[in-house]
Amino acid sequence: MTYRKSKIENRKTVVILGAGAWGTALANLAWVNGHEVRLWSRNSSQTLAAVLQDAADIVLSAISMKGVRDVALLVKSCPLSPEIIFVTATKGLDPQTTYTPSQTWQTEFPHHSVVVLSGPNLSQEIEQELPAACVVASKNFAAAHQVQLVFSSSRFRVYTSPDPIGVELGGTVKNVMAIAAGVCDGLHLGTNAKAALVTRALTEMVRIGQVLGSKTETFYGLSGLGDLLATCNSPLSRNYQVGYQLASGKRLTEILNTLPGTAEGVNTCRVLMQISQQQNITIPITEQVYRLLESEVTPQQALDELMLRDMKPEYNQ
Ligand SMILES: NC(=O)C1=CN([C@@H]2O[C@H](COP(=O)(O)OP(=O)(O)OC[C@H]3O[C@@H](n4cnc5c(N)ncnc54)[C@H](O)[C@@H]3O)[C@@H](O)[C@H]2O)C=CC1
Ligand SMILES: O=C(CO)COP(=O)(O)O
Repeated sequence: MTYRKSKIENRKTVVILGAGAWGTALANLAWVNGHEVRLWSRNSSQTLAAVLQDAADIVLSAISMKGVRDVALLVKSCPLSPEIIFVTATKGLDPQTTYTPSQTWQTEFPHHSVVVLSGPNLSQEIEQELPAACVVASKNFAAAHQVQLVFSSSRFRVYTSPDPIGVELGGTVKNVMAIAAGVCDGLHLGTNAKAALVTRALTEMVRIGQVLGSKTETFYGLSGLGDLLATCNSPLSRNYQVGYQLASGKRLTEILNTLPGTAEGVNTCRVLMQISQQQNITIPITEQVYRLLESEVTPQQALDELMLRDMKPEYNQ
């Protein structure tokens, strides 16, 4: 009931960039709350400038990582209200700059608030109106709270966070771990192996996050552990599907040609390898996923490499 009241009193104009699975699901969430929603994609008949005119309040990007920088530059070329809040829902890393999507948006729009939206949110379940929760994170609490009000409902619970990079890295790095989890299940390695993999995956995510300036506790929340659990355990996840099919011996190109939508973990894995070399971060699971994607190892060899690493205490590199 509270949400209905706020919708009537505080109706926002929300422009969603990207009409794929996630952009469409988010558009529906804002629309059922009574907001004006304009959905734009590169295939739209309307120009972006026309969609952005008349003072949009929120511009949310659910573009795949490979299109984020181009679309941000296109938005920059349009007349914009200085009050617009940018929200990014992309889970990826830019291969040229190694920036997260929010860093890319903030670089292009330094005077606007940027909010990250992330969590365990398989779009097909959201479209079926099943309950879910997510986090909206920003250095500007007021901006995050506005986005929280726009998307919150009895079937979508939205929390705020002051750690945008941590929230974003959780959603981004777990895609690589979901590929590993798909391999684990595809090889029928059992519940013990899966529990070990997901637990060590979280350790690896925390380690990456600490070097890149995130708060450790963020990784134990919805956008970290939550999204890791959802994606590593669901055949709905495209990243999990990539791993599962790799385990059956299929080649990556063949898998990607038939995959429904984007598996960001493939690109993210390559960018994380760059970052780990520059920053000297130990990322054994990511490294084995990378070698598997590059056909340098078989799934069985990747498993052996992980199992036979140097012996060490649990809470150490
Ligand atoms: N589908 C899901 O369950 C969820 C997806 N995400 C993230 O949201 C992002 C989008 O995912 P989906 O909607 O599932 O993917 P999708 O493949 O269904 O849609 C991608 C959208 O990006 C646009 N796009 C792709 N390349 C582009 C380019 N070069 N220039 C301009 N536009 C381009 C496409 O036209 C399309 O509108 C990904 O980063 C994904 O990790 C996040 C949470 C849930
Ligand atoms: O990020 C997601 C769920 O939170 C979607 O996962 P996939 O991109 O692997 O389908």
